[in-house]
Amino acid sequence: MTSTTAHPVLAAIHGRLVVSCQAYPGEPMRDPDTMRRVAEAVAAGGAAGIRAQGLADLRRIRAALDLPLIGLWKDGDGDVFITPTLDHALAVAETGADIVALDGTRRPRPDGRTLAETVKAVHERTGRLVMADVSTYEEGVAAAEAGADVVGTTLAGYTPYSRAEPGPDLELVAALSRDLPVPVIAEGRIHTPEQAAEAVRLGAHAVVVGTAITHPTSITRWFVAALQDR
Ligand SMILES: CC(=O)N[C@H](C=O)[C@@H](O)[C@H](O)[C@H](O)COP(=O)(O)O
Repeated sequence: MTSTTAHPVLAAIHGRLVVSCQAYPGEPMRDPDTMRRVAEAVAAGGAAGIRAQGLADLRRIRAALDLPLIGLWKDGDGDVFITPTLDHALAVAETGADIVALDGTRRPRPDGRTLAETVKAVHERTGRLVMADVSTYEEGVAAAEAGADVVGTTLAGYTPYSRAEPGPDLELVAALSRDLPVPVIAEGRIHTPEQAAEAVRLGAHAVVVGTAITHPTSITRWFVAALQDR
């Protein structure tokens, strides 16, 4: 493990659950104060950290909660949409988020900067940790080499060249956790407590769960489909 594991924010989420509190454009819960309430509700349930999207949501959640906060800003309609540029990353850091999550793939970024340049600038200008959201093993290795403090499996199944499975890519979690010199966060389609526990058993530093806890429309659809399929 690298020295970043000793960082208090990473120590605080070690082996624990981070809950992603996000609503999507046009949805009824897409409102910063609603997301603040959702974040407080999951904190009451024992979440060790929060992951949230958008500057207004992040500011509101930061003001209400002292927990480690992973911030991102989804923007644009290009392939790279999770905190796509350095300016987005600096704005996320400005909200008080402890960890800036950004696209950690090797696809071209809209501002023409490389991942390594972006990570370096975030470190130098904000002192915040950077979480690189990747979709494959190779991207995880490259992101760690580029200086990311944490690597997340967030984008596995969401790039055209990565394995898309209905469940989480636990094979990827295991391989990256085994081989990377930085902590790996298991994220993406973790829908049950058992899957979350398995990710940590496979070496994940922490687990991020979003949809299965904070997205009622999706959860409702799962139940509706099960009744239709009966
Ligand atoms: C691919 C992408 O845009 N992922 C986003 C990243 O922040 C969120 O939409 C997900 O909800 C989050 O990663 C948590 O994953 P899940 O909701 O599957 O537990």
